[in-house]
Amino acid sequence: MSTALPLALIPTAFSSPPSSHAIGCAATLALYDELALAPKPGLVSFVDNGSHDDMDAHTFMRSLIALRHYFVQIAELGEAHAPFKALEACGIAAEARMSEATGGVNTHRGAVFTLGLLCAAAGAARRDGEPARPATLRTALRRHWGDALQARSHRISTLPGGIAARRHGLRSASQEAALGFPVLFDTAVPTLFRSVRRGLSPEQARVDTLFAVMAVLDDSNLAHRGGIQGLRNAQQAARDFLAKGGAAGQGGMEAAHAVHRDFVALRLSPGGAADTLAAACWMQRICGVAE
Ligand SMILES: CC(C)(COP(=O)(O)OP(=O)(O)OC[C@H]1O[C@@H](n2cnc3c(N)ncnc32)[C@H](O[C@H]2O[C@H](COP(=O)(O)OP(=O)(O)OP(=O)(O)O)[C@@H](O)[C@H]2O)[C@@H]1O)[C@@H](O)C(=O)NCCC(=O)NCCS
Ligand SMILES: Nc1ncnc2[nH]cnc12
Repeated sequence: MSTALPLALIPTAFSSPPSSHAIGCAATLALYDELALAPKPGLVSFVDNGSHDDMDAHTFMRSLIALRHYFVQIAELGEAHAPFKALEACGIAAEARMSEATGGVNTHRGAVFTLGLLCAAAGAARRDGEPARPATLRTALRRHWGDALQARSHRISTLPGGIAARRHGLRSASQEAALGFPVLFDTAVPTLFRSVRRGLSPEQARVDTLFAVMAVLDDSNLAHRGGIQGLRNAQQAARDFLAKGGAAGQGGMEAAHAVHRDFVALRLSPGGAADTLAAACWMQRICGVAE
């Protein structure tokens, strides 16, 4: 059975700034875009559980359904130019709903943070009368919550103890946000939009986007499971895949399957890259791909 959504459910670019409801719905659909994609190295899809024993596609479906109101709510907070503390409280409550829906499994913690902030930025841009474009959304995020994100990232980076990112001097999700999501805006979105414009299928375009992100993101999940060497090997595997022509190259999809099998054998899972792909799919739904 096809896992693609019926066309009628897929909004394309909006001619006027999208409502908070449309912004939030696009986030839920973008999480589905990511889940439905296969192959994805080590990640859960409708085909298999990748490197995971504690979750499958049903767990992800329960999670994204539990989160659907959250994305609308945080877009509304953005539209009201709410302070960062209100976004944070909304995100923490959403994490709790996710946990309840999945029986305590961490499916979308990163997406709650990254996509939540992006929905807030889109809500703020609407209020500011700006069109939904990647650059205007990035500017809105920085203008309204950039200082708070930087202060928060600084606070987290100076905490004692040793999460993977701090131990290895890697850029965490919080730092990505404080910098205005450089991997999303400078790598993921340009790769996805360029691939679609080149005429790649949605599947090929998303596979290439995921690998382009894996090649450069300091994914804390890879570092957590495989150590710094696991992260670096995964980045190299992604670069090799792209250098050989990516998904649309000869044997491209089979090569992506082979990387998936390698990651499963090593129990590696690029969860941060998966979230970044979902964020790029959301951007395509909100902004379209026209220049
Ligand atoms: C802000 C927090 C979410 C934490 O942020 P922090 O910066 O401290 O932590 P990170 O570890 O860097 O990232 C947190 C999650 O974000 C994803 N991620 C990883 N690396 C990056 C990156 N470089 N850039 C962007 N995003 C990144 C990732 O989430 C995905 O993977 C999760 C699944 O992982 P998995 O390994 O399978 O499962 P685990 O249970 O974790 O491990 P195992 O035991 O199985 O091995 C899944 O969640 C994906 O989404 C990182 O996990 C947080 O501290 C916070 O404050 N939350 C409150 C909400 C809030 O403040 N919101 C603000 C307004 S929205
Ligand atoms: N499809 C997926 N599989 C595993 N971890 C993820 N984190 C976000 N999406 C994921």
